Amino acid sequence: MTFLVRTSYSQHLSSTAMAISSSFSPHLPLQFGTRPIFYFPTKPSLSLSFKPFSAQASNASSAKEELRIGFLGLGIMGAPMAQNLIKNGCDVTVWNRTKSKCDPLINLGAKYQSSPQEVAASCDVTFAMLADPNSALDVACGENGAESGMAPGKGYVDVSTVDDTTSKLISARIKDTGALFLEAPVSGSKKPAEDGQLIFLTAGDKSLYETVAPFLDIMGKSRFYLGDVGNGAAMKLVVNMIMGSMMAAFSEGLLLSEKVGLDPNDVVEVVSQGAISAPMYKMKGPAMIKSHYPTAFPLKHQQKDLRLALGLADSVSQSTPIAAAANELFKVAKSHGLSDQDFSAVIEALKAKLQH
Ligand SMILES: NC(=O)C1=CN([C@@H]2O[C@H](COP(=O)(O)OP(=O)(O)OC[C@H]3O[C@@H](n4cnc5c(N)ncnc54)[C@H](OP(=O)(O)O)[C@@H]3O)[C@@H](O)[C@H]2O)C=CC1
Ligand SMILES: O=CCCC(=O)O
Repeated sequence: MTFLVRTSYSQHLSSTAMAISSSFSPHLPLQFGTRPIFYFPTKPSLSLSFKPFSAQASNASSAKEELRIGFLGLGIMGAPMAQNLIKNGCDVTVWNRTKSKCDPLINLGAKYQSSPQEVAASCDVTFAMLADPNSALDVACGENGAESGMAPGKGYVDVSTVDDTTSKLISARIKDTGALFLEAPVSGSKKPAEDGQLIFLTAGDKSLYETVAPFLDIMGKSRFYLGDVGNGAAMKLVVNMIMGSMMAAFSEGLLLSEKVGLDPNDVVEVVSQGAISAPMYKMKGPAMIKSHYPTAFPLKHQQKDLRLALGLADSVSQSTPIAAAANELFKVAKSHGLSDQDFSAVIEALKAKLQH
């Protein structure tokens, strides 16, 4: 396996972007408490365009040429992530439980193997993007799981959102084979996945992190290295715990505004211009007002993340009453068949017809 010693970049990055990125990376630890974290912005925003910078891109190019990449799990997130790797010239082998989801990627040039084990055996680094802790564990360590195709010199990168206990278990099993492990859950949803604008929250083997950096940079706009396995999972759960509570509070605000005779579209506008502005409100609000919930982040996954975050809080006796209340609301929405709708459908749980 090739171990890269410096941050490298996808080919389409520009000289100016390189200058910006280089001024941050890769040696700038930010101190939070006693633990340094390493933050690497890797891409300019989509609206900027610059000339290519071939010298720095060459590391990415050689990694792309030398490493065979496996991708397990081709759902809403996994499919566009794998697609970006293929479109950037990577050698990608895919597997998905429902085989038909592999077909569009095979048409783009991906290879196919019929089990996680065979993908892992035929690739240098295998990424996994699975629904939840059970599926992540099963695909990694179950029958014909990736673990049995792992060996020294290989790496396993789990980008699913799971709890730290599951991640540590998968890590231990993968590392028992002599392979390396990195957890790398992502912030950002369907559109950022399509646009290669995800934020990677990584932890685990630093050398594997460095090896896969060029691939993370194809799929994402920045990456954080957070230290030991478990820290990436915890960071992701904290972020999604906040997000779930924000969405629940926003839903209450929209419905209350309507009840007292305000136009909820005005609420979206006012919120968007003030200190509590977040892109999510403007992105989801107008559709929520029309009771439309096109799925980007399935509601069942948001409820899973709240449940896991509450477990994390429980493990350190941290009180999280707001998240607990939000979780209840997501559970109500799930029990009314909204699991596969976007998580913004949680607003339905507050409507009178559901509450009766
Ligand atoms: N959507 C989003 O906005 C974001 C999601 N995430 C996280 O990423 C992960 C994937 O999310 P997303 O792509 O949206 O989810 P999807 O539900 O679209 O995809 C889930 C994937 O997991 C597979 N899977 C589920 N159960 C099993 C199982 N028992 N064995 C094998 N494979 C299984 C599915 O296979 P099959 O096709 O056969 O069902 C599918 O490939 C989740 O952990 C989620 O929390 C993180 C950031 C954003
Ligand atoms: O886990 C899903 C996160 C969705 C987002 O960050 O927009």
